[in-house]
Amino acid sequence: MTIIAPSILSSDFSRLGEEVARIQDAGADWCHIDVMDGQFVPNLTFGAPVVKSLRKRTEMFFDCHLMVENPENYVDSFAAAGADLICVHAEATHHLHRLLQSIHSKGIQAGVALNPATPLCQIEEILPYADMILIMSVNPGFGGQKFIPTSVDKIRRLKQMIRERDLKTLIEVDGGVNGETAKACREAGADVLVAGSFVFGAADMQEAVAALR
Ligand SMILES: O=C(CO)[C@H](O)[C@H](O)COP(=O)(O)O
Ligand SMILES: [Fe+2]
Repeated sequence: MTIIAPSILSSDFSRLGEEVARIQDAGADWCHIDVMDGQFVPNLTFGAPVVKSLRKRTEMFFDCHLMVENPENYVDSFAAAGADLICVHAEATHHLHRLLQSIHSKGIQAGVALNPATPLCQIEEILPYADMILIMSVNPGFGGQKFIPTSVDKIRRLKQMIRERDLKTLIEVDGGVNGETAKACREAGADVLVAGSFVFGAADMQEAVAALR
């Protein structure tokens, strides 16, 4: 069963708590939280205090996508705030193995994200240590961008790598996911679909979540 993870990047920030409740009521599985630092990506969003506040309102699985430089500096605060999974960019750290160990030491899951231009060979050695690999299907930083079509083949090749190694690593896809691109991603082997504008821009959120699934 595909895991549906709406991104609150496209939600109404003035009533974030209600927006998280709304995705849960619509049948979503995870809540995807896009953390941007204005350095790794040219945009700013929210930090650990926002996650801490949201955690008081829901038990939903918090999938925290850290688009930040020096992600090692944020593991403690996001874990303490209530993250269930911290996903870091392979491009943002020199010591990925140590970083995943540090995330796991908090008793939570660890993911590794790859920008569209980063090849899969970059995560070959880390694959056995990651709970999830996030394939970015847009350049990170903004919601509402167009899905990069070559991402589908990247998902397919990653699925093959995971199968060959007999691993259980989840594949997440993020960026430009809608009813159509979701189908191609699912068929290529994606386990988790992130969608921001498609879910929050829908007239009927429940229908949008069902369409992705
Ligand atoms: O990580 C992200 C952007 O960097 C977002 O999760 C992603 O873009 C979701 O938005 P949309 O579905 O509108 O593309
Ligand atoms: Fe994201």
